[in-house]
Amino acid sequence: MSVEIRKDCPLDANMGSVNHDVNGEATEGGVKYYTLEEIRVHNMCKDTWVIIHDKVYNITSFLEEHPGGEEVLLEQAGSDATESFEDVGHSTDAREMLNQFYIGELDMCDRNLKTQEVPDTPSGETSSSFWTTWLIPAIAAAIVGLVYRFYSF
Ligand code: HEM
Repeated sequence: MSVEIRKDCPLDANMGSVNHDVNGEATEGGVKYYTLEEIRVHNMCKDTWVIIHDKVYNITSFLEEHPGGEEVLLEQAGSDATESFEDVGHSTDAREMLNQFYIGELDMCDRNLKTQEVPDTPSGETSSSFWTTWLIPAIAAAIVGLVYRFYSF
């Protein structure tokens, strides 16, 4: 079996023995790794996958049983549901339930992509916040000062 290294992902090279099985899915020590692209297509009621804490779950059979309703799950289908899952404050039982639906792990490179997609300071914001925070108030203060001096003489 040949070992394929994703050229866009230097991490694959660091992961050791990442193999690709007959379906082209990456496996390491029996664990399957799915890319965001592969997960995204499982976004319908007959085929629903979600990511929670970098783990991938096939929750198709759970949709109708979910106490919170299937709509909320379908909204997250094919994407990362970690935030909404945590926002609800699910019980330990609910967390243990997840194990039944576990099918694999999110690809290491896509974990990085997710963090890169949410930068602390989006580009462009630094310069615009400089204007609104400092320069505009400074100019306004200078004008008020000049007007005050003009009228006080
Ligand atoms: C995919 C794995 C999920 C499992 C196994 C799961 C399981 C459960 C369970 C067992 C409950 C009953 C309360 C509890 O024990 O905490 C529950 C409630 C609830 N879940 Fe989930 N849940 C999942 C995902 C989600 C997601 C992604 C959302 C939000 C988008 C969500 C929204 C809710 C809501 C709103 C309730 C409260 C229902 C109520 O109190 O009326 N759940 N869930």
